[in-house]
Amino acid sequence: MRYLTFALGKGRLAKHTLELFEKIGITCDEMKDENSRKLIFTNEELKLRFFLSKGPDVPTYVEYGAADIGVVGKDTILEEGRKVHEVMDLGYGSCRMCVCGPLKAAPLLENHEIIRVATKYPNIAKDYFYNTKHQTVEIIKLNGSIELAPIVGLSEVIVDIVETGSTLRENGLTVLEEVCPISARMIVNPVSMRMDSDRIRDLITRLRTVI
Ligand SMILES: Nc1ncnc2c1ncn2[C@@H]1O[C@H](COP(=O)(O)OP(=O)(O)OP(=O)(O)O)[C@@H](O)[C@H]1O
Ligand SMILES: O=P(O)(O)OC[C@H]1O[C@H](OP(=O)(O)OP(=O)(O)O)[C@H](O)[C@@H]1O
Repeated sequence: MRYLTFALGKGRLAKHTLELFEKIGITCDEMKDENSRKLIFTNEELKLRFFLSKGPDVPTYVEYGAADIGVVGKDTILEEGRKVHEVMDLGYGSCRMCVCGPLKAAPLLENHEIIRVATKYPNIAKDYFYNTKHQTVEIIKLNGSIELAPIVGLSEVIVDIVETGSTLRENGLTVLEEVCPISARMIVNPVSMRMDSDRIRDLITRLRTVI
């Protein structure tokens, strides 16, 4: 039997993902050692391999077949646009992708004005403004602390993740429009899905029982 390889997004989702796999008897204790610099971990008994990578790299590994299965946020799947099958909503990592800004920016979204939109998610923002709203905008790519942009005058609005809303509140900003709901998803390489369909379907069935 060949190894099934999992690419798991680092950061916020990783702990939940490992806990979920543990619930169905898939453990990889080595992965929990935060001091280790080892990158890939093997469960010999179940013929599984796991590695953690930056979230945006997960769909890349899965599209190329370097990983059979990936776990990553819906935001990353939409932004990366890779050819992968999204097979399951895992339920955790819930948040919303939103257009946010100061309340005074709300009319700018109604009148088809050319506004500046700062975001870590240029593809999601472009798709939303061009294809859903039919509004021409200038997209400004940032890499973090997106809420700063409208405060310092870099952009009129932002497209970003809202979870509890505290970052917005503490900075005098608000949700102006919702783009889509986000949560952790399981993705599968299309060829692996055919070649190992029994094992992958069994995994999905077992995960469904604990979600
Ligand atoms: N409050 C939140 N902020 C950001 N992501 C969240 C939040 N709540 C849930 N998520 C989900 O968790 C995923 C991973 O978030 P995390 O911040 O760890 O990764 P990241 O944004 O790639 O991090 P970094 O830029 O620090 O490498 C996101 O892609 C998203 O799906
Ligand atoms: O609604 P809240 O619960 O406040 O969460 C939303 C915030 O969390 C994320 O930022 P993150 O902490 O990942 O930092 P970053 O801005 O550097 O990406 C996101 O980009 C928002 O800024």
